[in-house]
Amino acid sequence: MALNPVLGKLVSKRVVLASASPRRQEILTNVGLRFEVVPSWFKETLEKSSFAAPYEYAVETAKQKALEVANRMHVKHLRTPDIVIGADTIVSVDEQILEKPVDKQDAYRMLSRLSGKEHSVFTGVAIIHCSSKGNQLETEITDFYEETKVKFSDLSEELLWEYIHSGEPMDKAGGYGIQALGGMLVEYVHGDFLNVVGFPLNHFCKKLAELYYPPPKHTVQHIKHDSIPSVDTFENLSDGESESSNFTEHKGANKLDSSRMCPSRPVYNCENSSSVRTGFTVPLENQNGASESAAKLPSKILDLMDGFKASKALFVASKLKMFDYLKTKGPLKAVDVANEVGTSVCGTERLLDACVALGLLEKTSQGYSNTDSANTYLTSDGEYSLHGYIIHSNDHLWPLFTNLESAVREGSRQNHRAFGRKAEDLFKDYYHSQEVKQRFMAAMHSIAHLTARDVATAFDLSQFKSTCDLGGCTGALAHELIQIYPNMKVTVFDLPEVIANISYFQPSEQCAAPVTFVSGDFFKDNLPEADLYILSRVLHDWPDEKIHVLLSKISAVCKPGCGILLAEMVLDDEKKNRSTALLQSLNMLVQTEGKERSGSEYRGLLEQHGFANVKIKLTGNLLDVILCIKT
Ligand SMILES: Cc1cn([C@@H]2O[C@H](COP(=O)(O)OP(=O)(O)OP(=O)(O)O)[C@@H](O)[C@H]2O)c(=O)[nH]c1=O
Repeated sequence: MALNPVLGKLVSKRVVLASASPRRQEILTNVGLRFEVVPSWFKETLEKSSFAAPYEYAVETAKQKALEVANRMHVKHLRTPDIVIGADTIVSVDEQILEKPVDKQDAYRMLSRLSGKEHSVFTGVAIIHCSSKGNQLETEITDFYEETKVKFSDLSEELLWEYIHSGEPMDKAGGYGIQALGGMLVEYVHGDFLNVVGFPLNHFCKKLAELYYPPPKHTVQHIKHDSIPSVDTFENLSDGESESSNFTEHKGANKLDSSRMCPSRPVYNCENSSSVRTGFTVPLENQNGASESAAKLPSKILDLMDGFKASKALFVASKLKMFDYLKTKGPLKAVDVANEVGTSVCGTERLLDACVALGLLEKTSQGYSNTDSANTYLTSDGEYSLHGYIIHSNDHLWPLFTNLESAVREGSRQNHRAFGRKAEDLFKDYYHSQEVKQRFMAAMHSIAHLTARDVATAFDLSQFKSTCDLGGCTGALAHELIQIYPNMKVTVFDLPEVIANISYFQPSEQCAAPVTFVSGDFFKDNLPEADLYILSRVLHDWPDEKIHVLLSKISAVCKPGCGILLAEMVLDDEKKNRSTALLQSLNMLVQTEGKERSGSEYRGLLEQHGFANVKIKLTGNLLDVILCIKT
């Protein structure tokens, strides 16, 4: 579609929206942007009087929200996003800034101030491009604001209180929602409506256009005085992935105008935007004939069509242990890698080049070497090695996924087609041979280790003196729990075939207290006593009927005040936004009778078994966390 090539530039990037506002999520989802939501923990407590103008406050708050998420993801989740978007909406009337009301009385104060008057709604937006250099997070910040003027009619006391009692004002700046009941209070709107709702989409697209399609060299002078390029419909923009239009450093390009290079706080001049870019220069060439003709390329679809080739290239390079060789011996030429691995030189060279283009390897005149993330995640001994999961994906999930069409037609698992064996039970299937069992355990261990810290710290669990991780496999989460809660007694309960094979996965360093491993089948055997039962990636394996059996067993042994902690990929209630989780649900279709579920679905299952106070935390990592307490 001609309107969105500028958003197409973000298709291959890991985009994070640092906002809990459902309106922002909806505005960006509606235009096809794919992003992950990681709400910011930044407290909106900047000193308002230190800002010369209200919009400065909104821009700075938006920037701090986004920076907090970028830093947290980089440091805590070890996942550096490509782009983090933060926003902050405020209402300004009589030089005063109104944010979200704290209670009904506060909402009343705000709305009566707005009654019969014109006010301004400012949304500050920060777009942060992130990269990781030698484990340091580098950021390039672009920020701007948008102002919309809104006039309210005279509001009677009765109308005011009726509106307040509707509950709508409470999570909205200025205490109203123009998109819903609050629209009835509005006499006129001058400016961008979506800016009032929470996100200035038009200005955002213009800003992206400015970043990704800077003007040709001869117009740079002009841009100094007019920050918004004349691309209102974005129709002249290329959707192609030409080097010159990427957000990357280009030698010899023009430095940004110094008035837009901001110190710690942005400098506000005549235009309502600014940029801070460390080591970033604007590319020169672009919008030549080639890129314009590429404007019609549906890059999102093309990327999806290529997805399986990229996955397989990663799987094969991992299976051949190329990342392991390059870690210990790199840089190596293709011929040396081929000799080490025992593969053809021509095939190896093509695979290595593809891995370079996919950002997994680096290539210099000395040869190929691992990127930092290849060392951390792709080598079999990397700190957060995903090697086990990659091999499982190649050997087990790939054959199952080739039968996805049958799975969709029949609505059931495809193990018989993929492996020529009718499996009666998911785990009997995995544990029928030592090789498959170890591969599966290594896969589960990789994911558990990568997510353990975020799962263990999503909630304060110090009130629970003892914990039992049901289906806790190698104990990766259990060990993390003991690190964080040294006084906690932690038991892992899993099938005897699993417990017999855990020794390989135990950490070499001594834990504060040992994890106890108990073997048994949680559907059949008595459960160990505990204050908190953990089910990490367990419920998604099973249909509702089996989940009810398990939850009623836990409920029967759980005393009031004790709890259940679930770690799962939680789908959004509408099941349309979280593509990783939705694809994982297809993954469950091809191999289990289970599925991924939404927060409300998990809440419903838990509440039926006497668990209340259900809290859901989206961690930004692969697993989200749900905590509930037995009443
Ligand atoms: C005026 C107006 C505001 N809003 C909402 O008000 C919140 C502002 O608060 P914020 O601090 O900018 O955002 P948040 O909701 O706290 O989310 P976060 O980005 O995580 O800080 C945002 O939600 C907006 O949509 C509406 O939905 N409609 C309107 O007419």
